[in-house]
Amino acid sequence: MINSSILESPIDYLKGIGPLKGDLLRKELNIHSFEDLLNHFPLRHIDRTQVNFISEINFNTDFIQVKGYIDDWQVLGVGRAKRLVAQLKDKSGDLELVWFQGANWIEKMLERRVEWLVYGKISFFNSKAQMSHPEMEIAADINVEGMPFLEPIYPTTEKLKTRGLNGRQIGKLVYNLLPQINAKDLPENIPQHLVETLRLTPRLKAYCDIHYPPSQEYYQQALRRLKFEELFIAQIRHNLTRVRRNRHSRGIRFESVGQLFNTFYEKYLPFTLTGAQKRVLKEIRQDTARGHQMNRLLQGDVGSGKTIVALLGMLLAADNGYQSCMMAPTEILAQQHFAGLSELLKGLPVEIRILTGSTKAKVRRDILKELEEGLVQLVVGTHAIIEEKVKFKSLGLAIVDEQHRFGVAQRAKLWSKAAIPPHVLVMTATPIPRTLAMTAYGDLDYSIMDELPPGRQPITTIHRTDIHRMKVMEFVRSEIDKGRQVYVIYPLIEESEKLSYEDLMQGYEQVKTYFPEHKYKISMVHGRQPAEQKEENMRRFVNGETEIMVSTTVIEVGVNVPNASVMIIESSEKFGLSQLHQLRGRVGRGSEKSYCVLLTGQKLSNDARERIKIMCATNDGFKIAEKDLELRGPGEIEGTKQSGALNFKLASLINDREILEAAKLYAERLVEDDENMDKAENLPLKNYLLATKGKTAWSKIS
Ligand SMILES: Nc1ncnc2c1ncn2[C@@H]1O[C@H](COP(=O)(O)OP(=O)(O)OP(=O)(O)O)[C@@H](O)[C@H]1O
Repeated sequence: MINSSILESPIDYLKGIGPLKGDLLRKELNIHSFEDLLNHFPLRHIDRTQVNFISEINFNTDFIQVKGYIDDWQVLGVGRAKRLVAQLKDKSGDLELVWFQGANWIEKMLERRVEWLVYGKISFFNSKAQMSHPEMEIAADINVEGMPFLEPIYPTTEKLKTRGLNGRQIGKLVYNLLPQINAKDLPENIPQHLVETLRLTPRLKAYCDIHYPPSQEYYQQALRRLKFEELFIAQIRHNLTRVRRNRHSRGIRFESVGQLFNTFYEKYLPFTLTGAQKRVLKEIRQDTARGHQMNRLLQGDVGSGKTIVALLGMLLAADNGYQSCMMAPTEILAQQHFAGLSELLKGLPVEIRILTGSTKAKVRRDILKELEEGLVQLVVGTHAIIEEKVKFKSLGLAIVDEQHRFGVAQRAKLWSKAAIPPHVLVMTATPIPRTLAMTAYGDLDYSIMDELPPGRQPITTIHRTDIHRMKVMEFVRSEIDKGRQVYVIYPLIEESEKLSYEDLMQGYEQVKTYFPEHKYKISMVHGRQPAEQKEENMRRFVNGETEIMVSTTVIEVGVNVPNASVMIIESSEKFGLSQLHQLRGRVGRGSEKSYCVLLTGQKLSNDARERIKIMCATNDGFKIAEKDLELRGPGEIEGTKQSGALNFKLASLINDREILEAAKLYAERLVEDDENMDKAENLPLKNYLLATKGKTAWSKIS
């Protein structure tokens, strides 16, 4: 919010809006005040000097403006197919205009023998050019002399259009508002030296130019400035939170590396750590020795070996007399971590337990007691760990596997489990693009593991359509005959659990026809099974008792069966990129050559084709994440959906990376240099942050 009186005025007070329109603006566009209107940015600008003749329309141009008469129109179709079709004529030719919604009121609005100025996008229907839902103005109403030639067009709704607030008319409201605003209302909030170094348009001017720019260039400059401001302020907030926490929070100090860590490292570590694992371990070591709370996000590509890093972290805690917990998103994963960690810890005097929703009451009681008395150093589990009843004697480190399914609020619950907040290490196995991580998790310190353990062979990924299933199954058989194991995955059909289940069952029957039961053993796992059955099936596959795992995506994250070398993904066109990558990551975890077969139907959408192409081209999770972001946009990336941190009004995390990088760099420097913003040059920013209090960690602390 901008701290200023005129901007806080209710929208009804603006010339041209009465209580009726005011109500509509509030309801339809969430515009309550002058300030909200000012922050309602145009979608685009029409160059009013550019009017095309119909015969000269270049169909490749995005938006065009034409002028002409409408003498003829008809309402066609009924119900949802109802549409209004009108013929716009100028002296060079005619163009069809179509409205699918609001046919009735458009019809009322249309007038013969009046010259219309029509603006919109050309599309083709049955090879015929048409313009649907154009912006319409009576040409004579537009006084070209007095008005700016770049006219803004605003987002609006059908309902507003019917009440005289189309995209252009909203522009007139803004036009009335702008002259009433002065520099006091919109004080500069970026330090002057940055405004100069980066040649940013000053704030007030940027607001004027984004709405009514004197030229396209001014508009671009205004846009750049406001995008920078948006990202810069967000980065300042993140940095303040992080720096304040790193400098001022009280944290447990893990003074030394002790016997448990050293013995494990020297005697039991089954392999040499990769460079990336060593680096991250060092970061954790440094973070936990400072006496401030660690909040670190560890992004590792699938199979990069995060578990061992987590374990070494937990041993470090145990060496210093602290307990640790490790939380997984699903029961299966918790079980698997527990089994894996117990195996690794066999020779060491470390007590480890598992706590999940299905832990029996008596066992649970015992575990809770042991945790409270400090008899157990390590507990692995699901969300069950953060339940209120669970108390620790001295929780020092909390590891959260798969941040994507574990929100900030739940992280906060963990903190409340100890007098001094425990160190938190969040591990994600689905890489998030750097730009997203920077914005969504900018308050966390950030480590990357982009190196796979040595000896891994790249997974070969191929795409086959259904008709080649037979051949694919023959290949599967040859791999099983070599002693390998195989996954066959079916998609979860979101709309219906029942459909997913039927799909899977059909698949299971089909797999059985290729691999008869007397010769091959099959495990099946799906969401509808009771937990015990699920685990039993999982266990048999993990132990190599079954050769084939037929499953829905419950298998997606973290499952580790190094002997599995083939991943068949059925209907793979239904999966998103990061999910495909996760699934593929279930193979290629041993030293055998592994394969991933993406089965699809014959017909693929362009997007699906693109996804399959990328999967076949690269194994690099970070590259795939970037592509995913490009294809789906930030809002859709799993786990970040609810994160308001990604909802920027102007900036795009895909197209404005350079601005984001700059915002990050300068925000980091500024906070590093003047955390309390006492320097005169930072006062405008400080004032702005204080005026927008509640949104910044800084203002809470100050
Ligand atoms: N430095 C290493 N050298 C050789 N093998 C390793 C190394 N680090 C881990 N591994 C092995 O690699 C496999 C994958 O490790 P881990 O399960 O920790 O991966 P992850 O990062 O959790 O992957 P995912 O997120 O896909 O589950 C395991 O079998 C583990 O024993």
